[in-house]
Amino acid sequence: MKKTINKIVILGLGAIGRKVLNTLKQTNKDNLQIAGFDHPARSESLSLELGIPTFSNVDSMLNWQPDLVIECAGHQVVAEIVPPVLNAGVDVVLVSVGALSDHQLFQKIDEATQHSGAELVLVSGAIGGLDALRAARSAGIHRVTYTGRKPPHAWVGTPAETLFDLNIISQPTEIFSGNALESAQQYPKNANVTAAVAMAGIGFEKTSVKMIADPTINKNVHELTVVGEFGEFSIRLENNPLPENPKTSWLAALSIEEVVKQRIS
Ligand SMILES: NC(=O)C1=CN([C@@H]2O[C@H](COP(=O)(O)OP(=O)(O)OC[C@H]3O[C@@H](n4cnc5c(N)ncnc54)[C@H](OP(=O)(O)O)[C@@H]3O)[C@@H](O)[C@H]2O)C=CC1
Ligand SMILES: O=C([O-])CC(=O)C(=O)O
Repeated sequence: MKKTINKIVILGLGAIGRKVLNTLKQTNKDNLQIAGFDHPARSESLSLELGIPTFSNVDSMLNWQPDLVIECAGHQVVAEIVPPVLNAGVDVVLVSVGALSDHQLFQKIDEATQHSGAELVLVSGAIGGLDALRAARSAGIHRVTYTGRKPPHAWVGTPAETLFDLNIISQPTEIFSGNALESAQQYPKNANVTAAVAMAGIGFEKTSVKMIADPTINKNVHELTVVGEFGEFSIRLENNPLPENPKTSWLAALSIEEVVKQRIS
C-alpha cells in the first residue's frame, strides 16, 4: 500500500538540497510540510533564509515525525544519519550512493531496513541507462566501462588536486583509472555515478572507471559502455552542472525530484 507523505526532511541544504526544496515548494500537494537538516552553526540562519524549519540533530528531526527523508548531504551523512533514520522506520531517498561501497555500512543499512521495514530508494542521479544494465545482467555481462569528464575546476577539493595543477591543465587529462570501489571511495563528491553503475551491473570491483579533467568542456559528461550476452550499448550524457556546485549535475537533483513527486502524488 502506498504510504501517505505529508512531512519531508531534506538532509543537506547545498546545491541539490536547495534545488529539490524549491521544486517541492512549487508542488500543489495539500498539507506538504518540508524541513531541512544541515550543520548546527548555520541551521538557524538557513531556516530564516529558506523559510522552513531546520534541524541539526537526529533526535529532534525524528521527533518532528517525517514520513520521508531525502539525503543530499554526502557520504558522512549516509554513514552517521541515514542508519538511525531507517531504524526509526522512516523511508530514505539516497543520492550519495557511493557511500554504499563501504561494505560494513551497506550491511548496517540493509539490517536497518529489514529491522524496521523502512525503504531505501537509490536514485539514478547524474547517470542513465541503469534499467538496461540491470536487465542485461541475468544473461551475463562481460564488460562495464565508465568514463567521466568534468572541467578542471570541478575536481578542486579531490585527490586530483594533489596530482595535477588544475589551474594550468590545458588538455584533457586522465586523473583516475581504476575500479568503481576505488573511484567511489576516493572521489565521494564526483563518483557516486560509478557506484550506481556498479550496483546495477557487475559490482564495484569489476566495473572499470576512468575520470578526466577536461578544459575543453563546460558540462559534466558521463559515458557508459556495457558489453554482454544481450549485445552491447553505449550511453553518453552531457549534463549541465548546478550553478552552486560545478561538481554536481542538474540531472542528479532532477532524478530525486522525479522519485519524490511520484511518491507524494
Ligand atoms: N548520485 C549522483 O549522481 C550524485 C550524487 N551526489 C551526492 O550528493 C551530495 C550533495 O551534493 P551537492 O548538493 O552538490 O553538495 P553541496 O556541498 O552543495 O551540499 C551538501 C550540503 O550538505 C551539508 N552537509 C555535509 N555534511 C553534513 C553533515 N554532517 N551534517 C549536516 N549537513 C552536512 C554541506 O555542508 P558543508 O559543505 O559545509 O559540509 C552542504 O550544505 C554530494 O556530496 C554527493 O555525495 C552529487 C552529485 C551527483
Ligand atoms: O553530478 C555528477 O555529474 C556526478 C557526481 O558528481 C557524482 O556522481 O558524484
